[in-house]
Amino acid sequence: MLKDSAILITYDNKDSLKEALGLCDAAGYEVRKIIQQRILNKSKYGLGEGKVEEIKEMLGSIKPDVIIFDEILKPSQNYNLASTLKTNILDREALILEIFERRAKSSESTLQVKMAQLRYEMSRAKEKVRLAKMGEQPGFMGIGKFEVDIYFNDIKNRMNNVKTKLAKSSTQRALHRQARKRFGFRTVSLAGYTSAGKTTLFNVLTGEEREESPKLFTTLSTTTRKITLKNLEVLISDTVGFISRLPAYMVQAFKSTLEELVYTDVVIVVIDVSDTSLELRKKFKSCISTLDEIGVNKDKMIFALNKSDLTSKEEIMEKANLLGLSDNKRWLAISSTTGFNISQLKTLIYQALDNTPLFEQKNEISKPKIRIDYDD
Ligand SMILES: Nc1nc2c(ncn2[C@@H]2O[C@H](COP(=O)(O)OP(=O)(O)OP(=O)(O)O)[C@@H](O)[C@H]2O)c(=O)[nH]1
Ligand SMILES: [Mg+2]
Repeated sequence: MLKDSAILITYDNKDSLKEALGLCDAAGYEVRKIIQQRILNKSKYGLGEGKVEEIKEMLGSIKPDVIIFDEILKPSQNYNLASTLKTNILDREALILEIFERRAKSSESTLQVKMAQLRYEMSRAKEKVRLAKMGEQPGFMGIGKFEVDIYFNDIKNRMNNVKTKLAKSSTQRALHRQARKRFGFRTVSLAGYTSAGKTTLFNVLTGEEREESPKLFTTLSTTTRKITLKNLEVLISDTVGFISRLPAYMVQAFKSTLEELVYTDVVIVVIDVSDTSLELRKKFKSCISTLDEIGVNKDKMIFALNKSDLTSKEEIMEKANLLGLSDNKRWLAISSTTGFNISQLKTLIYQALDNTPLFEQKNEISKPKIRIDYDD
């Protein structure tokens, strides 16, 4: 299949470039030209006007299908860029939504992606109407109050529809969880930044063959399998990866999947220890704040510094220090590809489970711990 081509505009550092290229690849774009800038939030175009002129000149020879802008653009900035460059602009949000759409396989993740898209559409719709009223955006002039209401109501109705379906699957999940607890299963979940190696570790621990790949966001729904640790029957779940600079509503859209993490006995936070210190810290911060936001208790986290086959022992110690894990007994350097320390990790999980009481979840259905709120 012929890939769509793109010009990529991203930040002026290696880590951002690597992540942005990963996102473009995951969305199926061939990047023909990279433009790196220190600042991407200038008011009119995100970029400086000189840079916009420069891009305009390259368009003739590069002929990209889209221009990918690795930051969140306001609708007015998006409109200014698109109309000046006469090319479709995808900002970071729209790009991630495209990836989610390609990857969503289960009916629940499809619904979650749909919800994120509708929220995106709603935020754009408000801005379009605002611009139309100011007479700034010619294409939307003359939009009457009646049409505006129809426009908003249509998006709202579609949102409500998806919301009802998502609520059903959330209740279903809660019922499943209760059933598992009744049978005395203990539960463990994997969490971490996208591409940290969660699915690879899941496969090693369970002997499963799920899709693992260097592409970002390979996993969008949760899979649960049973494993036995000594005398314990344990259910282990793989989850969707986190990423930085994601708008809150997108994290929100995946909350019903991530919600599993709140009710689980132990959360293994998988970290890619081969990342540069800077990247490592940034991703770790983003994971911990997402976990915190969902309401996951710190005491039940175990930290697995994965991909240790790619770095030295000294470097791993240094990085564990950097993340403030050295005083914490619950971390381990592992490699999911070579199998290094996997049996030690199992022992650590067993000990953690042995020390934690079964997760208390009386009245869970009537009083959820986190509120899933899709309204504005
Ligand atoms: N060298 C090395 N590579 C690893 C290790 N674990 C995983 N990988 C590689 O890292 C890449 C990402 O692994 P996945 O398991 O798909 O990552 P994930 O965290 O599930 O990613 P998402 O589902 O996108 O959130 C794959 O190419 C793996 O082969 C490891 O211990 N060592
Ligand atoms: Mg995965």
